[in-house]
Parts: sequence; C-alpha cells; structure tokens
Amino acid sequence: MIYCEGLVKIFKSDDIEVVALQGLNLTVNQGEMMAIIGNSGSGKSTLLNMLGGLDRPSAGQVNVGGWDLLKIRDDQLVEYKRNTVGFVWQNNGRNLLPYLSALENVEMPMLLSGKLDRAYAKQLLEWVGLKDRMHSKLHQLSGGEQQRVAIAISLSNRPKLLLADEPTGSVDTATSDQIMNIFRNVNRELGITVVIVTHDLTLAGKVDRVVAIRDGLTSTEFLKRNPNLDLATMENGGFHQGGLQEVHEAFVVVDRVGRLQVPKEYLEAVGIQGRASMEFDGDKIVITAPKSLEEENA
Ligand SMILES: Nc1ncnc2c1ncn2[C@@H]1O[C@H](COP(=O)(O)OP(=O)(O)OP(=O)(O)O)[C@@H](O)[C@H]1O
Repeated sequence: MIYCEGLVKIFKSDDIEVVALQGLNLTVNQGEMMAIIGNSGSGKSTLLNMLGGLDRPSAGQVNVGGWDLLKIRDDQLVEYKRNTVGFVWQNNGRNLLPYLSALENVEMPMLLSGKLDRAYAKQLLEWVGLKDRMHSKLHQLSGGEQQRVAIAISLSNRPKLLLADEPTGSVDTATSDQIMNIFRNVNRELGITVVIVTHDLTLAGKVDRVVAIRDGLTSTEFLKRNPNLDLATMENGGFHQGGLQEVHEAFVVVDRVGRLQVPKEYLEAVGIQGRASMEFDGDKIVITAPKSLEEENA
C-alpha cells in the first residue's frame, strides 16, 4: 500500500533549510494497522503529510496505492486525496463545522465531491457509536464525540488508507480506547490500511507493528511477539501498565545498503564519537570505540 525509499523532505524558508526527512524507508502492506512513533521534531507529521498528499516530497520514492506521489500532477493529487486517503487530526477544528449537525458534517465532503450518500453517512455515524447523536450540532458534542465524528468524516470518501496524526492526543483514556477500537474495526471489517502517528506508547502497543522515526529516518521496528494475541487478552493481562516492550520485540532497521542507526545512549555509553571499530566474530557483529593503533600493535 505504501512504499517509501530514500524519502527526503527539505523545508526552505529565507536562507534556512531544515531537512525533516533524510532518506526515509518505509513499507506498509495493504490491510495493515500500524503506528509511527518518534520524539517531537523527528519528522512524523512531515511523513504523514507527504503520504496524505498535503505536501510534496523533495526527493526519493514514495508510492501509495499505485500513485507515485513525487511525480503526480496537481489534478491527479486532487483525485488521490478524494479517493485514496482519509485523514484524522488531533485537532478537529480543521475539518469540522460547529453549527452543523454531526450528520451534516459527514455529508459535507460527500456533497463537495458530488457523491452524497445519506444512508452511508448515517451508517458511518452508527459505526463510530454516535447513532443517537447524529442530529446534535457539533458544538453540543464532547471532544471525544467530535473526534469520532472526525473519524466518520475521514471514512466518508471510502478511502483505502486512513492516516491519523495523534488521534487521541486530547481525549481521556476511556475515549482513547474507544477510538482505537473504532480503528481496529475499520481495519478488520472494511479492510482499510491504518497508519497512526503517536507519542503514546500504550496506544502504539495496540497495533501489530510500530516503526520508530529518529532524525527523519526509520530507526527501530517493533513487531508484536504473538500476532494472535488480541486486544482483549492484552488488556486483561495487564498490558496497560507494560507499554510497548511487553508485547513487541524491537528490531533495528537496516536499509538496502546496510546502514543502521545506533541509539545515541549506546554510543555515549561506550564513548563512540565520529568513528568506531567493528568486528565480525563469525556469529556477532561487535561495534566498539575505536582501538588506537598502539593497542592494535601491542
Ligand atoms: N513548514 C515547515 N517549515 C520549516 N520547517 C518545518 C516545517 N514543518 C516541519 N518543519 C521542521 O521539520 C522537522 C520535523 O517536523 P515534524 O512536524 O514532522 O515533526 P514531528 O515528529 O511530527 O513532531 P511533533 O511530534 O512535535 O509534531 C522539525 O525540525 C520541524 O521544525
């Protein structure tokens, strides 16, 4: 569904250049539900905006659902955004209209694309648990309910890919669980590929695969140890306390030409700066602080 290789995004303003993505690789399979984590400024939103067609990449390859987003024409980009992707933000303000009802809000993008389908709009609101509130005005709904309306809107164009940027950033734990369950249903029952960007490791723990971004590159990948373990089992087993490591195994990402990112803490702990020694003992690759020549000759 998503294939990025060597993806680069450079922001230029006046004479300052910020390299937000510096050759990022990422593959997401059709029907997957996965999360992207990373510190503030690591490039998560930049990546999501590229994938959503909201911003253009500077270089590299990025292909989503058969569209080459580097070469795509402006008119094709409109079609891509209309038919292929749905977007959910932390801040609903961007796509909700406060004085319209929940139902009218869901119908709005359908109207704009000339494909009004009231029955489907109602079905979507039922799907996100708002059957009884569909005629309430947006401003009469709680933050969590508004977020669920936003999810219904993001599905109104029947996308193949749903992108969510910190979708539970401003809601409580119970609402956050409810939202994650909606994503899980959307993924399982509608077969939509779901990519969630988050800071929240408990949230990330609820998906099968997590990719960590550091300094504009994918650095670590976490895979669920037992993919058959479902959400209910994880929650009953006290998963909420455990975070990501309890259910997932961490792997360092090695790109096509063999590059990998070594965590800064590891480098500092063994005093590596600028260069390192690397040895292969037939079984393991050992990276250490550089040995001095005298030591080698001793
Ligand atoms: N429009 C822009 N112009 C200039 N620099 C930008 C722009 N957007 C993002 N950046 C820079 O690119 C880098 C990556 O930003 P990005 O918003 O993608 O990070 P993030 O991981 O989503 O962070 P956060 O979790 O805080 O949202 C940062 O250094 C940021 O300052």
